[in-house]
Amino acid sequence: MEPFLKVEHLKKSFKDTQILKDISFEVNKGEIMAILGPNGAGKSTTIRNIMGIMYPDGGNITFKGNKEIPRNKIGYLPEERGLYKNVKVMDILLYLAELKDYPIKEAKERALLYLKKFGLEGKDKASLEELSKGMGQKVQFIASILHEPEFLILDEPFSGLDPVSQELFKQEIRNLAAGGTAILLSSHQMNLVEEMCDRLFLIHRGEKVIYGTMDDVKKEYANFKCTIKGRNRVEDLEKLPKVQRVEQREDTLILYLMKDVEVASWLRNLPETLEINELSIDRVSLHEIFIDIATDKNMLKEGAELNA
Ligand SMILES: Nc1ncnc2c1ncn2[C@@H]1O[C@H](COP(=O)(O)OP(=O)(O)OP(=O)(O)O)[C@@H](O)[C@H]1O
Repeated sequence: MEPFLKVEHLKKSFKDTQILKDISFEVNKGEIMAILGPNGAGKSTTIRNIMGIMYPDGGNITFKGNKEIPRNKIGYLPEERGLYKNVKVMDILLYLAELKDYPIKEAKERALLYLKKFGLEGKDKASLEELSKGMGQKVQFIASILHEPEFLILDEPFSGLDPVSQELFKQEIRNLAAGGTAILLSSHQMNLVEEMCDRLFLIHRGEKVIYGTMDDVKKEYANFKCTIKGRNRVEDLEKLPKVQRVEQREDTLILYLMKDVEVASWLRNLPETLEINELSIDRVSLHEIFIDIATDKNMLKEGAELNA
């Protein structure tokens, strides 16, 4: 399948500092691709280069094989929020749709539909300054998808949203991908990324650290961990087979297990002398993987680099 967006060997420096070092990834039709990384990693710089807001020092960015940005086919929710304050909601939505050459009648119908969907029915005549922050964000999200873009860039779409609104956004983003939209999403909410993204690109200090499907990432990094509550000695648990390391938090011990562990038989073979008040088996979460990488601990990774 030809990707909608192809980023190849992207490089960008500000003054003497190289911010992006050889960034390459693709976003395919119908997929939700996450771009992740700690604050200052270079996510927004990557997005701004894609959107032509700034120009790269090196590398190629192509849209279905073309260098020109197909502006009418792209939707963009920037990290900086804020539309004109003293304009009515419907007026700004129609104005932005018109800029994308989208037919006004359809734009109006879709705007009313989305306003209703996001709990903003009747707000079409309100001016933007009368809306709360979250409401304003919903309007800006609607503005980014009103013209039925083939490719959608969402920079931190969930920040500042309450949990109900997060669910609404999540559902809508999924619907758009199911309808064929290629989506590039940047977020710090790892649980949401884990739930909804097909692939991810993790960038740290301007360099690729992980690029692959969520399943690949889990296979590579998200080993099982066993949490045991009870008074036990770390030294005893460290000696158990397939235990990589043990972390102690008061009377709870977390055993990080090796990738090739067979969980059922491993559990059966736990010594009878263990004090177990509570026990759980989980996979390491994307949140933990992110912290491990961002803090340069690199304790979770056992195998080789992932290749997408
Ligand atoms: N216009 C600019 N001039 C100089 N430095 C810049 C400029 N824009 C970004 N930077 C620097 O580039 C680096 C990457 O910034 P960027 O905004 O891309 O990070 P980010 O991954 O989006 O971070 P966050 O999660 O905090 O939004 C930072 O060190 C930032 O200070």
